[in-house]
Amino acid sequence: MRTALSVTSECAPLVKTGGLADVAGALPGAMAPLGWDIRTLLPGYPRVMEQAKRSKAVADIPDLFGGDAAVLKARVAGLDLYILDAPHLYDRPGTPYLDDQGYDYWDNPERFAALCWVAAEIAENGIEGWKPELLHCHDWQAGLAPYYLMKRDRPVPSLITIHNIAFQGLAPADRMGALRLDGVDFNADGIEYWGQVSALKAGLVYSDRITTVSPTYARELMTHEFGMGMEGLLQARAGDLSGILNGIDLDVWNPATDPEIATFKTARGKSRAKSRLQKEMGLAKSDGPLAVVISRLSHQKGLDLLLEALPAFLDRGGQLALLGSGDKGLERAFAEAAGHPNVAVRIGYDEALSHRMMAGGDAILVPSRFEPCGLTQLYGLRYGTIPVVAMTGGLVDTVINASPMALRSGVATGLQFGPITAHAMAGALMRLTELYAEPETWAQLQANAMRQEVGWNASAAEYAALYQEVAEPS
Ligand SMILES: Nc1ncnc2c1ncn2[C@@H]1O[C@H](COP(=O)(O)OP(=O)(O)O[C@H]2O[C@H](CO)[C@@H](O)[C@H](O)[C@H]2O)[C@@H](O)[C@H]1O
Repeated sequence: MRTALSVTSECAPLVKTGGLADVAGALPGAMAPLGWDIRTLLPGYPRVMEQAKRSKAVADIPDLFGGDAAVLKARVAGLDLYILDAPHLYDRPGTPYLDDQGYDYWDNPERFAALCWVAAEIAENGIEGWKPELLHCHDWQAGLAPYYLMKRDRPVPSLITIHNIAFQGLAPADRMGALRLDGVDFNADGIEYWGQVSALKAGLVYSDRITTVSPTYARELMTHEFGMGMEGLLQARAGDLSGILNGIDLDVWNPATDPEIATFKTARGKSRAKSRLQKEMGLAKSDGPLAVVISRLSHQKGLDLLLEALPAFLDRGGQLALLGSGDKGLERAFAEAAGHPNVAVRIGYDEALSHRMMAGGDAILVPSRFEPCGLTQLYGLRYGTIPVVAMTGGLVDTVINASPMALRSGVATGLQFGPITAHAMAGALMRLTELYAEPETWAQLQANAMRQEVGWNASAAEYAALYQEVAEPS
C-alpha cells in the first residue's frame, strides 16, 4: 500500500461543523481500494477522546506549544486515526474553534500550529514504524504543515485542499515566535498577509500542489471576486492548482436503506416521506412543492436572498422547511418567517432531521454567494429532491439546469439561477412551481437526478492520480 497522512481539524463521524468533516471522513475509505493507506491526524477534542476510548499511546511529545502531549492511535468508524492528545490545547467545551460563548479561542493559531507541527514530525520521523509518502492538508488549520516541512528540508511533499478560503488562519505578527515561525519568512512571498501571519497562505505558498473541491471554484479562486486576497498567489500557482469534485457517502445517503426515513427506491415512493415531514414540521398537506434548506446560516450561503424571494414562492403555493444555525440575525429572521403557516424553521444542528428533510422535500435550495462544492445539492440528487442552486462554484459543476434543451434531451436535474440576487432566485422558485405542476416533466427531473453519479469513485481516482504525481514527481 502507498501511504498518506491526512491533516484535518474535523472528521466525520467523530467531529463535524461543516462539509470539511464529511470529505476528510470519506476520502480514506474511498482511496483504500485504490491502494492508498490514508491515516488521519486529528486534534483530541473531548468528543473525539470519548469516541476513541480504546486508543493506545504511540508517541510522547514533550513541550508542544505550552504543554506535554501524546499521539494516540485508534480505529473508529473504519478510520485509522492518530489523535493528538494535548489537553492544554483541546480539552475544552465548545466547538473545535469557538468557546461556549461563540467566540474564537484566543489561541487558535497555536492550537492548529501544534497539529501541523506534529504532522511534520510524523512526516520526518515516522510513527510506530509507519511513514507517510505525502501530507494531505485541509484548510488553514493544516496550513502550517507545508511550512514546517519546508523548514525540515521537505522530508515528504504535501498538498493542500481549500474547502473554504474565507477562513485564513490569521495571527498577529508578534505571535511568530510562539508559533515557531521564522522571521525571515515574514514577507509577501512567504507567510505575511497584510501585516499578519496567515496559516492558509503558508499552506498555499509551501505546499507542492493545491486543490479545491470543484473545477469551477478552482477557476473562480483566481479572480478578485472570489480569491479573498489570495487570487494573486493562486494565479502565480495556477499550474499547481486543480479542482476535484467532492463525492458523498452512498451508504449514509441512500434513500433505499436510510434508517431515518420511510425508504424509497424511486421518486414515486417519496410521497410518504413528504407527508411524514409535513406532519413533523407542522405543515399542512398542499399541492405545491415543499422546498427544504439544510445549511449553516452564514453570509456565504445567501439565505438572506431566500428571505426576500420567499413571499413570491409562498404566494404560488410553495412551502419551506429550513434547518440551520449560525448568524443570529438570520436565525431571528427565519424564526419570524416561520409565523407563516407554510414555513417551518428549526434552528439547530440535527443530522437525523437532515435525512428526513432530504427525503421529504421536493426541492433543496442552495442560493450560495460562493460555494466551493456544496454537499446538500448532491444529497438532493440522490434523494430525487430537485436542487435549486445559485450559478457558482461546484453548484455549476453538479447540477444540470432545466433549460428547454436540457429538458428536451432528457438530462436536466435541477435549476440554476444567476445573477445571485433575490430577484433571480424568485424567478427560479417560480420556475420550480411551474415544473412541479407538470407531473411528467417533474418525474423525469427526479429520475435524472437519482441517476447521477454522486459517490466518491470518480473523484477518488483523481485524487489517487494526483497523490501519485505528488509523491513521485516526474
Ligand atoms: N443544521 C444542520 N443540521 C444538520 N446538518 C447540517 C446542518 N447544517 C449543515 N449541515 C450539514 O453540513 C454539511 C455542510 O456541507 P456543505 O458542503 O454544504 O458546506 P460547508 O460550507 O460546511 O463546507 C465547505 O466544505 C465543503 C467540503 O469540501 C464544500 O462542499 C463546501 O462548498 C464548503 O463551503 C452537509 O453535510 C450538511 O448536511
